[in-house]
Amino acid sequence: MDAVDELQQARAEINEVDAEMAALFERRMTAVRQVLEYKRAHGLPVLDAGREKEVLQRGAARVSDPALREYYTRVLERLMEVSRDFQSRQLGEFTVAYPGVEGAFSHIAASRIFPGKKQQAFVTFEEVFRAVQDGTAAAGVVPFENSYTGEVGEVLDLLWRYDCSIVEMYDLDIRQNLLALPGARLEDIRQVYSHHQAISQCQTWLSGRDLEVVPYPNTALAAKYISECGDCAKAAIASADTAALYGLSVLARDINTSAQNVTRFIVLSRTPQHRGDRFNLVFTVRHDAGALARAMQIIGSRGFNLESIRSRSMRDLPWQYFFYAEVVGDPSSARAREMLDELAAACSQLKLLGAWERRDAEGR
Ligand SMILES: C=C(O[C@@H]1C=C(C(=O)O)C=C[C@H]1O)C(=O)O
Repeated sequence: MDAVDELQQARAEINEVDAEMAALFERRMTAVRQVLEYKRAHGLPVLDAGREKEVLQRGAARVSDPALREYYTRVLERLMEVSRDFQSRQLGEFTVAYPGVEGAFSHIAASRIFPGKKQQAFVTFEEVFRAVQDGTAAAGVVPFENSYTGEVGEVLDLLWRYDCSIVEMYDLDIRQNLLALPGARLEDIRQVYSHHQAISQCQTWLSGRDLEVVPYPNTALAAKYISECGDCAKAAIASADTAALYGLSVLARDINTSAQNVTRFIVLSRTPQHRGDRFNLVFTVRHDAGALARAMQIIGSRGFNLESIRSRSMRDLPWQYFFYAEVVGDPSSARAREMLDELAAACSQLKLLGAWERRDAEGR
């Protein structure tokens, strides 16, 4: 048998296997549909991490060739992701993941970007990324930078490590207010609870008033505490949305010193958006003289305006850095694709993080 015959025979075998797998896939999805009906009837979530672990372990043990085991595990992982996607869509479920607690600024941003959608809180930024990557959530909303306190470095690091795409950026005006129990009067307040950043943003308003300031893990928890403590001499500094959530009244509005306090949030999705008028990249360059300048030159010489560039250290590689760049333009244009190809050749690693249309908080 010559080489061409061998190729044809192998491909014929693949076709046969694929045909069998298509039939098996349909059979599997019929069973998935039954599982979904049970979950719908009992109000259970789509993801069952314990069950998935079991499926992976059993699956890996069935593969006799140890070199192939890891690849089969990946097939199963992808298969279950598809199955979860299918179930979520059938349920019409669109869950938005955000970090922190109900009433925190991330929750406020998530509710404004996705009004009426189911919101789910996660403790850490990383859990939000994981939820988006594994399909537990259709979207994630995390803070990216604050006009007052700067970038949220951990989120940049996670963008480098996780397979999540940026599909939108949203600017939220951060306004701090003094919240207290309904009926409480400003002159009765003795203690003020809030996150240290919110406290420092309101320093001018606080100074000269005879108030004891009590730091709290975050503004929403401070508001929650005030709503539960029953003490009219206590107040919290938080947003007006948080007041509504915890049934508090606003005793003093907009007490932050700087009127310009904006937090930019990013919306994460597993499905990249290919078009937009902005896009962002992360990349690493070789340790050569002028390597970073060359990368920037490639972006600039193709007519793309670099709106921002930052460097971050790679956590697991001391003294190695990656760069984050925000570029004006449509990444799907021919000009952008040429620029990206050239850039990829000049960088050690390059990743397009996402594309989005610029709009401000009033844009929705
Ligand atoms: C089908 C189910 O839903 C999800 C998908 C799984 C699968 O496709 O095997 C396993 C666990 C769940 O996360 C299930 O719960 O069994």
